[in-house]
Amino acid sequence: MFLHGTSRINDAGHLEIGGCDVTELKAEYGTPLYILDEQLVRRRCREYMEAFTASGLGFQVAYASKAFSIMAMVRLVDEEGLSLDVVSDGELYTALQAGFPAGRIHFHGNNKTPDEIEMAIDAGIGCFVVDNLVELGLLQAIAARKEATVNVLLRVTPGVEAHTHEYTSTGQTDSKFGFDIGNGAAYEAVKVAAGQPNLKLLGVHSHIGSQIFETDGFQLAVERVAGFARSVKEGLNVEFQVVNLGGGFGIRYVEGDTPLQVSEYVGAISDAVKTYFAGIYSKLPQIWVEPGRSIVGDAGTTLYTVGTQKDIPGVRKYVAVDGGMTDNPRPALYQSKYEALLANRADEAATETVSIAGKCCESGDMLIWDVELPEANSGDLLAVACTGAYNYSMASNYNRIRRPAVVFVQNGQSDLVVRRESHQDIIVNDIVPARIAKQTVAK
Ligand SMILES: Cc1ncc(COP(=O)(O)O)c(C=O)c1O
Ligand SMILES: N[C@@H](CCCC[NH3+])C(=O)O
Repeated sequence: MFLHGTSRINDAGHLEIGGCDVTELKAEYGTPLYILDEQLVRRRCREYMEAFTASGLGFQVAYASKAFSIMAMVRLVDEEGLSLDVVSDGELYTALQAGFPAGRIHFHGNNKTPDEIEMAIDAGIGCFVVDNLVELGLLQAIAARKEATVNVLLRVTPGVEAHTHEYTSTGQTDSKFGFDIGNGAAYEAVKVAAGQPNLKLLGVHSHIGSQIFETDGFQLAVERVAGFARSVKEGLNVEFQVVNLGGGFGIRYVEGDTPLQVSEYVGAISDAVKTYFAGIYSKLPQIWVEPGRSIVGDAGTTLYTVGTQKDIPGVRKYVAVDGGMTDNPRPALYQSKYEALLANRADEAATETVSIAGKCCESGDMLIWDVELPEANSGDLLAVACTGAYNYSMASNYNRIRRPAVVFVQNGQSDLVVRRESHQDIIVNDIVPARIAKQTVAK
């Protein structure tokens, strides 16, 4: 398994992350356990901030909190000076409760409810990324009622096909997100938005997809958005102060993944902005981005305990762990690939190829098909790397499995940032109507 960030194999042959031996983390917190390498998250945040500072452009880097939204993470990205992208009242609430400055929060989503819009206006968030005309009308009406003026970006689809999984590709015309540039919808939306008394149109937003390794899609998106900006300037005399280019920068999950350095993505984008926006306005627009996975993905490791094994001679050996699709639905959803090692015997050579099964009552509950490991026995620890993004945030209680705890590790110290769900948590929202409640018969 590739060792990310501060991960290393210590003298005892155990995986160590942030200076913490994972066998000790297991003893203290149990498994499954999400372990986050705090130093690596901070490093990624700084790579973005430094690369944009070097570009000379005005910018904001908004962490896409959908990747991993918990209060401690929100605190961390605030400390690093990033902004925050939220897509629901739950993510917004998390951010506000964590004390994130509302003015640096951007609100996304293709179906914001009136309640969510009210909550965000009341909180004084930095901007709404408006997805469609229905939302535009709703936002104007609510803002007018509150006598507020709200900042708005319009989400546009630039017609760029990102080279990624179809479920995580969003920049093409046939997408549920945004106003299409190609069919004129985006132009009409600018016309409408610019005429709303309670909306301040800051600019546009484009996000082409996720887990993208090349820069050409981003550069093409900048070219298309710049062409659009030019036509809007010429036809409507509207200028965009902000161009938000979304997230989507890829990371290395397994061998063969070829992500670029953060500085290479940022360099390509900022060069494209300087090229394609030259001469449209007197000043280049600010560039905002929204990385999620590339901030937190490779900083996460999930630690499991091995349970049962099933060997089907000549076919396959299954090794089951105490988690699965409930803590990591990505293999089942996207056929995503992961690497793993036996974390308590990490110095031993692999001797066999096995498949890692989860504990759900579901054949598709497989974490890894075919991974090379030493022979795993019940009680061994299995570490799966690169689970920081879209794991905890997409976790479920399927089969009424309790969601794992999360710890941050750094400099030999571990801090519990999400406690493990209890059995009581599992039933906390259940209500049994009196008419079917079990009656206790008095003797
Ligand atoms: C609008 C928007 N912004 C940002 C992101 C974050 O993407 P990623 O985690 O790939 O950086 C997404 C998710 O794909 C998104 O839909
Ligand atoms: N949830 C997806 C990516 C994010 C999509 C959000 N637009 C994944 O795990 O890869």
